Order: sequence, then structure tokens, then C-alpha cells
Amino acid sequence: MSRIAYFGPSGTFTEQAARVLARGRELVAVETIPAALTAVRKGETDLACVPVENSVEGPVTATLDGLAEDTPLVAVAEALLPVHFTVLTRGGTDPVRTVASHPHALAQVRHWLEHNLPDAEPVVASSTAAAAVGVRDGRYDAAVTAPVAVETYPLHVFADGVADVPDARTRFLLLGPPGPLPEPTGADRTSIVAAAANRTGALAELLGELASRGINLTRLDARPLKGNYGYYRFFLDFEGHLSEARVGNALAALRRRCEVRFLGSHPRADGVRATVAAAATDEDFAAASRWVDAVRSGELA
Ligand SMILES: O=C(O)C(=O)C[C@]1(C(=O)O)C=C[C@@H](O)C=C1
Repeated sequence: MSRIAYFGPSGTFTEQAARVLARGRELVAVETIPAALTAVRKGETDLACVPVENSVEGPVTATLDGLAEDTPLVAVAEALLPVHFTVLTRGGTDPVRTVASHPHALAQVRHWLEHNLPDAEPVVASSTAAAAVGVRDGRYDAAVTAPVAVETYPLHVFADGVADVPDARTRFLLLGPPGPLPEPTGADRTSIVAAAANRTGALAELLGELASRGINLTRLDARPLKGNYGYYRFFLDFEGHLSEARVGNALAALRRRCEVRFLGSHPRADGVRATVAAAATDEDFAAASRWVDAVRSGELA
């Protein structure tokens, strides 16, 4: 049976996302995002499920850096989960002195903690579920977890429905080695990493290649090129599928300008259909190239 390595341990939001995307595949928990990517790169699992961005805290940098480096991986599907938290303790009357969680989770409950556990010291754990393990084992007094964590770790529910920002969401990717792309649906997302040159206008030129082909950008993140201070990679997500003319054409234009790593074309979890600007449909591109062919062959001028 094919297997998915997910960012665990059991009880994380990522496990929930992996269940949404599993389609009968076996789920294998690993402790970190790099470990999930390594499992699929080494062929220990067929796919990996990891978080990529949160509507409150932004990009999950371990995922972005892990996708830009090492052998290429490609997203084949995504899941979008609503995010609100449960705070778990061991119960009893002891004061809560430490509250642990993943940094993204702590950032999403900062105000709640200030008002409800002002004396508790926030402690970073590798994941929300790892924080619950720490509470169970007596290392922390409280954990900010996914609501499902209490099923795996039967601790005391100190509070639930905790979120500074209502309607927060995290998006997760299902990643595999490069292979045939998922079929286009009309509501797809394409992702790339581009190493724009460090000179005036280089990023604007890349974005211009998308804009001039009527492609709507959905995310832009910069990550430093670690060993090279002041240099960045740009992560671009945009509407559309590589099989569509405007997207293929734009990708070729970007590739002429700089190094590009393709990170996948797959259906969007929210089902939002691509907006295609005037004169940017596949038929517009096909008609224009028929016209160029006719001019080249001397049939038209
Ligand atoms: O620790 C988890 O449960 C995760 O799946 C990670 C993660 C994240 O990386 O943002 C996922 C969703 C929430 O936003 C908080 C934490």
C-alpha cells in the first residue's frame, strides 16, 4: 500500500490534513517537516504531507526551505483546514507555569495567553502534538494543540475554541517526486521558486511576465539564500495549471530570465476558479501562434 509521511506525532493538524488527502494510503508519523521531506526523497514513503502557510502567521519556513533545497519535490494536492486550538493540561489545581506548542500555534494564541494564562511561560515544541506529549510526560504544564489531540492524549481540556483570529486557516501540501501532473480542473494553483538576480527591477520583471499573461498571483514569499547575505529566493504561487498555455508560456519566460524550480500544479482546496484576463485563454494563445505560423510560412503578413 502506498504511504504518506506526515509531520507528527499523532494528533497534529498535519495528521488531520493527511487524513483528508490520504485516499486509503497508510499514514506514517515523523517528528519534523525535514524528516517528512527526507522520507519521500529517500523513497521510504511515496508522499509527504506538511503545512505550507497559515493565514495569521504566514509561511511555514521549514517547508519552503526544504522545497528549495535538495532533490526536487512536487505538490500533487493540498488541504485547507480551519485552525482553532484546544489547551490541554493534566488537570488538578497546580498553577500553569509553562505552556508549550509549535511556534505557529503560539503566535496564533498570543492574546488569549496574555489574558488567560499571563504568568505562564511560552515554550516552543516541535509540533502541537509534541507539546501534548510533553504535558503528559510532566515536562510542560499546558499544551496548545489541535482539537483532535485530546483523542490521542487523554488530558484535561482547560479551554477549547481558542484563537486570536477567528476563521484562521492553514494550508497543507501533499508532495511527491516529480511525475505526471494532476489533471487541470480550472481551479488550480501552480507553485515555483525563482532565484531572481540581484539588480534593479529583476523581481518586477518576473512579476511582469505573469501579469502580462493575465495570471493572478496568490502568494509571494522571499527566503534568504542562507550562505549569501542579502540574496533571496522568491516563492510564487499563482492561479492556473502548467498545462494551460498562459502558464506554460509564463514559466518559459521566467526560465529564460533566471533559475526556476517547479513545485507543482494541482487543484486548489478552496475550489476558487482561475481568473483569466482578456486575451489570455488557451484559444487566444493558440490563435495567436497559428497567426505567427501563417506569417512565417508567407501565407499572411
Ligand atoms: O503542530 C501542528 O499541529 C502542525 O501541524 C503545524 C502547524 C503549522 O505549522 O502551522 C499547523 C497548523 C497550525 O497553524 C499550527 C501548527
